[in-house]
Amino acid sequence: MSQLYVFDHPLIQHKLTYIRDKRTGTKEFRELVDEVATLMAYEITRDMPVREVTVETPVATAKAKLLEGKKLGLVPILRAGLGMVEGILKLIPAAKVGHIGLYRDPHTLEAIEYYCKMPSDIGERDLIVIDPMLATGGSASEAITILKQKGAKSMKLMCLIAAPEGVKRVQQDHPDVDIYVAAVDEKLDDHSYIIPGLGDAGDRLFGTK
Ligand SMILES: O=P(O)(O)OC[C@H]1O[C@H](OP(=O)(O)OP(=O)(O)O)[C@H](O)[C@@H]1O
Ligand SMILES: O=c1cc[nH]c(=O)[nH]1
Ligand SMILES: [Mg+2]
Repeated sequence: MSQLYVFDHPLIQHKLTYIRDKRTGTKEFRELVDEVATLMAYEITRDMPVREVTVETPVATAKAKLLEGKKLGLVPILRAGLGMVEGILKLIPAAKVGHIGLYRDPHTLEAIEYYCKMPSDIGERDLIVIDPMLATGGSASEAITILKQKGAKSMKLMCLIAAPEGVKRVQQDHPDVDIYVAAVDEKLDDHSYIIPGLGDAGDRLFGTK
């Protein structure tokens, strides 16, 4: 069974409150999502492997640590996942970025693929799949399935807000993929929007409503 991690850091929770607020406009929404993505990247990289080195300070030799330099990849699920990419790259600028385009059919709720472009070596990379919203889990689960078909072996899923239904779906379909979120909300509504959630993440990021 995959693990669910909820980042309850006060800074993340504070910013998430403004992200949820319907009075927050597009510019501020985008900035806040970017900032929370950076904070979540800091938490999600906590288990990155390091190696011991020595370094000469001006006064002595110090035992120190450097990152092992493991290959990383970010995979935003278009569109809304794009809003979190730059914020993560601020902390891990060497990560390659693959894009997967999925939209949720409003009637069937099925995730429909319309684009996919991955780094050629995704099998050697630790991937972070990014999407602000995990609602039914259909989009994230389908994205992970597609990535596995393309050779991905190591993945984490990072979302801002999840519904319990989405967590359950991803854990069932992909017990090898841990899930990292800033909040688990109450439920889905009749249109499978997250309650209380933040509305439509893509529309709020890009001003399309
Ligand atoms: O868990 P699910 O039930 O699949 O719902 C979540 C998906 O819905 C939203 O995308 P949307 O289809 O609105 O596309 P967009 O990002 O282009 O707005 C969201 O960004 C997720 O990808
Ligand atoms: O609440 C939701 C559910 C799916 N997609 C969104 O953007 N918001
Ligand atoms: Mg949308």
